[in-house]
Amino acid sequence: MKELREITANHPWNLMTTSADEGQFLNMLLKLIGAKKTMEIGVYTGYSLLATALAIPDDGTILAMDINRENYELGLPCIEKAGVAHKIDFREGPALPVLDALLEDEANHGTFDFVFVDADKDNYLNYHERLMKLVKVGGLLGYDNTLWNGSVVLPADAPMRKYIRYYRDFVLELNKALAADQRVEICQLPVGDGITLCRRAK
Ligand SMILES: C[S@@+](CC[C@H](N)C(=O)[O-])C[C@H]1O[C@@H](n2cnc3c(N)ncnc32)[C@H](O)[C@@H]1O
Repeated sequence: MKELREITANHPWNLMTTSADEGQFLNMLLKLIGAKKTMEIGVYTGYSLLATALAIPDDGTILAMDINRENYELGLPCIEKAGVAHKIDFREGPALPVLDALLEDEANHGTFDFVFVDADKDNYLNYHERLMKLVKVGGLLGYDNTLWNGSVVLPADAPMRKYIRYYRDFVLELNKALAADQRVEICQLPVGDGITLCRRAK
């Protein structure tokens, strides 16, 4: 994981990567819940993916999606070196159509133990509705960046970088929707940029 971090540190988009403490947290969480069938939306160079792949058993699986294969391939040698690449089914392209295709087959419903969502914030609620059908009852959904650089607790007119301001309303909307969703139990953790865990309760 250290080596993958070093490769990513030299990449021009390196601010996008999951923090080291989030990686450790994910790894520990997945071991604790005994996750086997997992999914990740938003791979980038694969830091959280490697944390997941190292935590699940040898016959565990990760359906991993990203619109950019090049970045995934940058980190892939580290994943291969760790001996966990066989657990990963990488799909290049937007995640929503892949989820819709999975939903068409009833056999996929309620089968995932864990899903980590770390991609386009303006689609998180679209992901949530689909993932609620794909995760099993008692399974977990993890949404990254729910503190959105701390901006979710700032007044709307506070100074913010353009990128932060643009997605802030989507993150606020997600946080409200998750808090009101009777189908899940939630817990927001101040790890990295904030991870909200949702346990499918029914
Ligand atoms: C914050 S980065 C992911 C960081 C990664 N989890 C890590 O640990 O380093 C977000 C990623 O989401 C991807 N992405 C953006 N829109 C997407 C979409 N519609 N479907 C799938 N991936 C998408 C981007 O290409 C980018 O690699």
